[in-house]
Amino acid sequence: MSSSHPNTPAVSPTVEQIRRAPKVLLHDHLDGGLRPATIIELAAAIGYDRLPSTDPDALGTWFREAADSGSLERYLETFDHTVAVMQTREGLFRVAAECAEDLAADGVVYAEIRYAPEQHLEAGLTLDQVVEAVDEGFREGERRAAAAGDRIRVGALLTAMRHAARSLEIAELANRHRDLGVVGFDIAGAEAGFPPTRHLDAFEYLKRENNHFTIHAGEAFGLPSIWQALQWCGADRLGHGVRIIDDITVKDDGGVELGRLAAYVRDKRIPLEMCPTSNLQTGAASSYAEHPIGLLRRLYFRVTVNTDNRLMSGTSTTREFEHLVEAFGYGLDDLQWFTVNAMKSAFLPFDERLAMINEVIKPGYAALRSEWLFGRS
Ligand SMILES: O=c1[nH]cnc2c1ncn2[C@H]1C[C@H](O)[C@@H](CO)O1
Ligand SMILES: [Zn+2]
Repeated sequence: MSSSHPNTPAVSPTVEQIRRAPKVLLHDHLDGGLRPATIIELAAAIGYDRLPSTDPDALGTWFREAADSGSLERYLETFDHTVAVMQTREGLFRVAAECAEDLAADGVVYAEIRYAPEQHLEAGLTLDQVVEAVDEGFREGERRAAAAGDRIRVGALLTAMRHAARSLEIAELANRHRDLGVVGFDIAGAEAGFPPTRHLDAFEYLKRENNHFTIHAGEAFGLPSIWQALQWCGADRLGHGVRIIDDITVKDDGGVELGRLAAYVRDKRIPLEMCPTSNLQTGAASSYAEHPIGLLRRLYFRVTVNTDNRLMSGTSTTREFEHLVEAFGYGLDDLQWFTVNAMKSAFLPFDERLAMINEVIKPGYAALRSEWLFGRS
């Protein structure tokens, strides 16, 4: 067991402890986290008749299995159904509100949720109306969570699709709505063949505006994608970044050698938004135990733990930590380390991040540790 805190037992946290531990989520797609029952109800309301099932359990299973293809391109096809029911103000509001509620119930205290506004225009909404509907949904979800005794703050990241050509427009949209619930920008979609430099004008615009962005890189394509995202585009964080492992050599004697890019990522404390289950599904990693997160954590990269798409991966933040606890024997200290890493890497102002760490995260973990000593009151 890897516990290092002097007061913490070297035992694995239980599922319930993991759920109650404060958690921070930086990489989660709004259109990848719908409740199956909601998809079915929204589809009926708008007359969408292409769902593979109208039974919630069967539909949930369908998403997980269809996303299990081993290819990012096929994984992404499953989003046709979720995006289809997120075309109206009501649909977007409901999905966003339930997202915040579900995360809060799972013990997430701060989340940055991303979605691509350009994919939600089919029923006539404008880009600004899409952002407003989602924002109102998040605020409603925060209120419902508070009423249920859970505290959460949710910010939005606006994603531009990398195969499309609207990234500058979406970057401008993100900038227009900053301080109004939008905390940054991202690009997503098929990675191979669509390098981040295609969207250089969007990134340069955001830098001139002193705004923040992350880039999906090093998931379905390797080091050149990560290198471009950092050194050409200037990404603040990397979505996945799991292929950075290709620039790290573990020698026979156990010693480790970092290439120039891996050393840069570690030296500059570039946050890696890792999503273990999603990586298994798209073929970016072969098992939890072999997932690069184990080595990267040992080497003190700025690693964070995320869900990517809770529906397609049948997961939650708690579940992702459970897998890591099982694979690497992590204790509460490790969970706190990942969580503080994530909070440090959030696109919130520095003083607010610090307050979350000192007033929510550290006391939350301290309370769990004291329960171990004194029992639950
Ligand atoms: O893991 C991913 N890699 C690249 N693109 C992704 C991933 N998960 C979701 N997306 C895409 C599909 C969604 O429709 C879009 C916006 O959330 O982002
Ligand atoms: Zn993603």
